[in-house]
Amino acid sequence: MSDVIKNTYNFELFNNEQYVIGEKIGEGSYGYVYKVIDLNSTSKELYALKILKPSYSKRFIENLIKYSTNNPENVDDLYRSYRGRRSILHKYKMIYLDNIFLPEGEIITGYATLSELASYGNLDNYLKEHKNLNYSDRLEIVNTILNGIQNLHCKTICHSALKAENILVFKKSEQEQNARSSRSSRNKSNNLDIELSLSDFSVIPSFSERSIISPNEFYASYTSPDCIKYPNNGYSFEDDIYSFGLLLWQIAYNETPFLKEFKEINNIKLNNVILNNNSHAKNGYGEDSELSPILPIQNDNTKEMPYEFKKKIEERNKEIELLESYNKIQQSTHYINDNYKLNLNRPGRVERHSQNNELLKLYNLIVENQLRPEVGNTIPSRYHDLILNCWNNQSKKRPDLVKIEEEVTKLMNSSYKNKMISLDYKLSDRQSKSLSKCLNDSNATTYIHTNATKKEKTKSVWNKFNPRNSIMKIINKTKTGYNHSRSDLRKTVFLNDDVDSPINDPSSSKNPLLYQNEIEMENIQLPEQIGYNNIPIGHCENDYTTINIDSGTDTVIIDTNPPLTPETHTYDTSYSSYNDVQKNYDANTSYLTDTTHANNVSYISSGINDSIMENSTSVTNDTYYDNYYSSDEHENTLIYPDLDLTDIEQDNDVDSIILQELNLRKKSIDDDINDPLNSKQVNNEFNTLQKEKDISGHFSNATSFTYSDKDENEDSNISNYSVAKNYINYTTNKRNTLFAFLESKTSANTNDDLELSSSEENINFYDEEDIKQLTEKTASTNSIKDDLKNAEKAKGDLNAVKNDYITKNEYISSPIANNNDGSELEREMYRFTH
Ligand SMILES: Nc1ncnc2c1ncn2[C@@H]1O[C@H](COP(=O)(O)OP(=O)(O)OP(=O)(O)O)[C@@H](O)[C@H]1O
Repeated sequence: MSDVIKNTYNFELFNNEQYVIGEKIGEGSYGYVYKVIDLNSTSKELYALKILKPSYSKRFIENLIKYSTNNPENVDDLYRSYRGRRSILHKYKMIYLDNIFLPEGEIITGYATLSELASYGNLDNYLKEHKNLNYSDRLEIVNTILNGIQNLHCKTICHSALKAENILVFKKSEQEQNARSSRSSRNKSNNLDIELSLSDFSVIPSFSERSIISPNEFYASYTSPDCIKYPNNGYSFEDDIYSFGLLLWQIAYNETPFLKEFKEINNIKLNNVILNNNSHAKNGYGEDSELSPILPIQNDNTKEMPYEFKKKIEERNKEIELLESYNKIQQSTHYINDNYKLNLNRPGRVERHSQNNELLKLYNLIVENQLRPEVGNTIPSRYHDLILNCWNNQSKKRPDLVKIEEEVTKLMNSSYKNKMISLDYKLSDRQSKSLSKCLNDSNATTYIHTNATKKEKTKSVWNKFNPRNSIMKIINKTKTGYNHSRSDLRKTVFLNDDVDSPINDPSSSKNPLLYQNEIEMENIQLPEQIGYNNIPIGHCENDYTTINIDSGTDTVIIDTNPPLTPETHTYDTSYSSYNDVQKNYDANTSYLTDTTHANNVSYISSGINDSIMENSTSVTNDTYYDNYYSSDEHENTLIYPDLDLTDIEQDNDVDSIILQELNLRKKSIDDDINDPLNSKQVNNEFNTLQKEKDISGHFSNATSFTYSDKDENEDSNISNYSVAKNYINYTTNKRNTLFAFLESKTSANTNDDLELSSSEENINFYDEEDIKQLTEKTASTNSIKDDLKNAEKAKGDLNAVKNDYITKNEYISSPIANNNDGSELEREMYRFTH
């Protein structure tokens, strides 16, 4: 740091009086990061000061200016400010240090950046230190990073250095946390007290430049194969997506991508050296050394080393640097090109990287062998597929941000595991009876269409075609002779007496394995899911329709009832637990035996709320049905506090006391309920809720799941459909997780390294019957076996590559040792390293 750099750009001067420089907290390719205290601030705020290495600071600033010329607004927005609300893109201010003392005693003059201090450091560290993050926390992290990338790409900026080290982790401010705890949040875990910021974007224009700045940087392995192959081409959006794929993997597995592979390559090298020189094994640092005998070694690795060894490493690193400066690296360049077929079109880059053969080998495996970190079956299949798609070798095949967002949203909406599983699910007695009927009594005469044999038949045949997805169907059920003209699902299925007959019309385009009253998913135009916060509620009723989910068969039953007329009066005596109000109500109303009647399920959600308000008319406004609803009935509204109430919170109509109440309730339920369909557990809760009329009254107008009686309005069905869609997502994901779990069980023995991620801890979500069924199903497919075979094959292939590598390179296990025209220094080096 001895070069004196002038403040050519007139950056603000670092105020020695105001800021005190503290310990060094990080080191990157561009500079050294120090903690700084702002003495002028009342709370003695902490900042991070990144002092740019003189050799690269000019380049760093040039890159900034490049952006500045292109779009000054961007720079201002992205780089110049570090105060104010924390953003998903890390902001910093350029400053100039004029003869400033560092804690090490050095005096420094040059450029630096000043930014808010990330108290948890970077995401790489954070993930390693927080291995027990639950699934929804992880999804939240994924989503935040995705938002950051979207933010950049919108400004037509590629991040270009996306890696966990460049994602800073801040502790959420108290203010934020308070705000958060005062609202219920479905998607967000209460444990996650962090905020993320993407840093270091767009300062590296191309891989060749990066390789000049940080030739040994292992973390460059987040770089896409295209960038490695064509290092001068610059970064593209697709390259960011590739890195995002690796981040997805890292977030799922808590490990730095390729670290294992990198170590493995290092070990080969190590073994190789041992083969050639037994004495090398006695390096005093144990057999399981992670160190390469020829690599310059990062300080981090030396932390726990015996002092002697540390010193040797430092000396050796210095000598390697010297070697580089002697430009004696030609031979290893040759060696690399020959053996690794690295298609590098810039010799400079090869030279710079060639001192790190292991890294080059890794790059080659990434490019040529499409090597990627191992993805086990312990993660949900949708997540699994997203990783694979993002890091697809062909950039054009990677999903774009819109698609990724879609997938992440689906994942988030379906993260019923852990937090989201604890839906504050409340059912009235009647509703829960209806639900358990639906779930448990498949032969009940009132649910003819869920007749077990027929279901099984349909399912078993259809399973053969598409085992994972196709058994999801909607059974649309109406009463015989009911001729209502509403244009809902029933318009395609008008049921007569032969409701049970399979579709036998050969000209029908429908799946012949379905019965007439069953509709294939594909044939149902479900409107787009509204908002992020829809929630699968398991069971839902209104005056016409009962939607039940049959978790055993992954079937959504939309059960439509005729309007009640005196002729159809049928009292259902099975409901014995009505309260007095309901009994009175019974005297004036009728029930059909096959379904409970007219209990509204409400749910509060920032996204769906509007749509419900727009598309539905509260039952109380409905004159036609006034006879069938008592006011108490209407209070029989279910509330789902386990939702993001952010928007509602801002609504003055909603009392904050109620919100608090909901949160309390949520918390108490969080603790005991694992199964959202377990109505027994929630009944008590609901009873309590019922008494609190003001709560249900408060929300019912805005959020009742209802629609007007005589409308011909298609829109009114949106609410129905979105609920149905939620059900479908819910069951799909539930099943996928089960599959993942079962697969992980099967494959766990074969690979100890596989982490049994959150799916294992969620197993109590499922009842034994579920597990039994799925175990059988899984056992009957060969997919796991195939997976295992493939894994074995891949392992074999890797071994072959390894062996090939060892054989080919035995005679040149160390490029330095085999440097024929080696200088005195090199011979010294060889003696030293062996
Ligand atoms: N604001 C900050 N708060 C806390 N730690 C920080 C901050 N900025 C950087 N660090 C730490 O210092 C490390 C190196 O910083 P940074 O990544 O910005 O350097 P760099 O020279 O740009 O490196 P690279 O080019 O490898 O990304 C980070 O990984 C992080 O651990």
